[in-house]
Amino acid sequence: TPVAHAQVKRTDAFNQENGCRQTEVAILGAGVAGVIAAKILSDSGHSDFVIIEANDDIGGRLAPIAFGQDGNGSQYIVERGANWVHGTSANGGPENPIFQLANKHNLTNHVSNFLSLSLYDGAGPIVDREYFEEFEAAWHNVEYEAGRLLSTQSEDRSMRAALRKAGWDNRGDPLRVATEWFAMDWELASTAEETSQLFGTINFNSTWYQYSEDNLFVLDQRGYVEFLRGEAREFLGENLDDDRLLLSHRVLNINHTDPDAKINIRTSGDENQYACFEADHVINTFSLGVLQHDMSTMFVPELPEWKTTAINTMTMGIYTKIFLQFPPEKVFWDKSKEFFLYASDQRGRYPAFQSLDHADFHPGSGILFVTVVGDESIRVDQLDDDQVKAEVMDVLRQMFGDEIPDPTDFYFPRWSTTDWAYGSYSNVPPGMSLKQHQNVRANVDRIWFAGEHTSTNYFGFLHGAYFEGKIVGETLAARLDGDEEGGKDYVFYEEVKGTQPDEYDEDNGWLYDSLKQPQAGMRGRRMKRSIASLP
Ligand SMILES: Cc1cc2nc3c(=O)[nH]c(=O)nc-3n(C[C@H](O)[C@H](O)[C@H](O)COP(=O)(O)OP(=O)(O)OC[C@H]3O[C@@H](n4cnc5c(N)ncnc54)[C@H](O)[C@@H]3O)c2cc1C
Repeated sequence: TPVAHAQVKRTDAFNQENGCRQTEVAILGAGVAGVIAAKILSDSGHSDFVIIEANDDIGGRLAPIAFGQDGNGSQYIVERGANWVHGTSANGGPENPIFQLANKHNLTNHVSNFLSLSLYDGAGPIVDREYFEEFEAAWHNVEYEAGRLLSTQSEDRSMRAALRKAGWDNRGDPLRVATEWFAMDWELASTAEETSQLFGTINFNSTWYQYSEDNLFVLDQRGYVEFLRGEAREFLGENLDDDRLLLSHRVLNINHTDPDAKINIRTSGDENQYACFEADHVINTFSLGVLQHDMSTMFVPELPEWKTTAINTMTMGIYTKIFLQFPPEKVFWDKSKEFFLYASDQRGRYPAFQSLDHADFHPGSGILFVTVVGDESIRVDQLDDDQVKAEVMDVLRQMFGDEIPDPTDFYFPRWSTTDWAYGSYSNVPPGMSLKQHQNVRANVDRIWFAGEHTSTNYFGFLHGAYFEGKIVGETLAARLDGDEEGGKDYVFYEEVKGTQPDEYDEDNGWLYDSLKQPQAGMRGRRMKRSIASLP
C-alpha cells in the first residue's frame, strides 16, 4: 500500500452533460508526466482540467512502500520504483530538473558509489576485477562507433553486435557475464541483444555527459514521490484534495469517434464516483506497457496503424528489487560496502545486491536488496514469495556461508503483471528509428501522449517523463490560447521507411542541443556510472 492517501473532496459543482463531467483537458495518469503537464497548464492560467488516476495516490512509478522495521517498531520507507536521481549538473551546465526538484523539496539522498563493490561466486568471495576494464574499453568503442553511425546516418545495430565488434565476448566465465549484466542490463532492464546501439548510447550520454555522472540514491522517509507531491500541492492544495484530482478511477475507454465532438472517457467507479468525462483534449500518460496491453480495447475506434506499430515496436524493460531485512545485530556482510556482485552460473540470476545497512544510507537497518531484470523478473513474478526467498537465501549462503540467519521481512513488487504499469521502463530496440519513436510521441488528433517512453533522449528516466509532461502541457496551453505555432500538432509519419534519413531536431523530440552535432556529443565513456573523469 502507498504510504499516504490523498482523500478526494467531492462537490456537485461540475459542468455535467449526459451524466458526464465536462472539461477542457483530461489528463490520464498522475505520475510525473501527468502531474507536471497539469502544473504547466495551471501555471499558464488554464484551470479547467481533471487528472484521472487508477491508483489511490499520485506518483505512478514513484512508488514508496513501508518495509521492515527499526528498533522503535517504525517501518522503513523503501522504493519499489524509481530510486535514483540520475545525473545532477555539470560544471556550469544545465541541471537535471529532477535534481532541481529534489533540492527544492529537500529530499534526503546520498550519492551511490558503484566502486564500493565486492565480488562473489558460488564458492564465496573472489577478487578478480579484470573484466571491468576490458568491458570499459569495449564500451568506449561502442560509443565512438554510435557517434559515427549517427553522424553518417548509418544503420543501427544491437548493443550485442556493437560489443562483439568492439572485441567484447560475453560467453564463458560467469564473472564476465555478471560484469556485462552490471554494466548494461542493470541500467537498461534489457539485454544487449534487446537494445539499440544508437539509442542506448544516446540515452546514457544525454543523461550522464550532459548533467553529471553522479547518481543520488533517494532515502527520504516521505518517499521519492515527495517532490512530485510538493509540486502538486502548489496547484491542488496542501492535502491534494482538489476535486480536479480523481484517484481510484481506472480508465476503461477513450471514445474519439466523432472528430467534432468532445472525447468521451469512461472509468471504473461505483455510483458515487464520476465515471464519465468529456474533454476537448486528452493527455494520455499511461506507460508503454499499459498501452501495449490495453490499447486495442481502450481506444474506440482503435488508434491508427502508424501509432499502434510504433507502440508495439518499442519495448518495456522490467526491473525488480527484492527486499530482505535481517536482524540488525546479525548482519553478515561488510557494512562498509554498498554493492555485492554475484557471478551466477545462470545469467542474471540474483546478480546485484545492495546494502542499505551502511553509514550513508540506513545504518542499523539490516536491509539488503537484490535486483533482477528482464526474463528473470518475469520468472520470479510467476513464483510465490517463499520460492523466491528460498532461491535468494540459497545464493546468499553460497556467498556468505551456511550460518547466516533467515530474513525477518521479505518483499518484492511484481512489475511485469502490475496492471497500471505492465513493466518498469521503456527501451529502444535495435533498428527502431527516430521517426518510428516520434510516432510513439505524436498526438492522434486531440489525444496527446506523454511519459518516459515518449522521450527521445531520456526514455526510462524520471527526467524523461518530466520533459515530456512539460512539453505537452506547454503545447496544449498554447493551443488553448489560440497560438497556432506553439500549439501545433506533433509530427508523425504515416509510413516509416528504412531509406528516410532521420532528422535530429525538436520536431522529432530531440532535446539535447549539443547532440545536434552528433559526433561531438558522443564521447567515450567509462563503464560504471560513478567513475568520473571523462577523456
Ligand atoms: C523498478 C523501477 C526502477 C526505476 N528506477 C529509476 C531511477 O532510479 N531513476 C529514474 O530516473 N527513473 C527510474 N525509473 C523510471 C521512472 O520511475 C519512470 O520513468 C517514471 O516514473 C515514469 O513516469 P510517467 O509519468 O511516464 O509514468 P507513470 O509513473 O507510470 O504514470 C502513469 C500513471 O498512469 C496510471 N494509469 C495507468 N493505467 C491507468 C488506467 N487505465 N486508468 C487510470 N490510470 C492509469 C498509473 O497508475 C500511473 O500513476 C524506475 C522505474 C521502475 C519501475
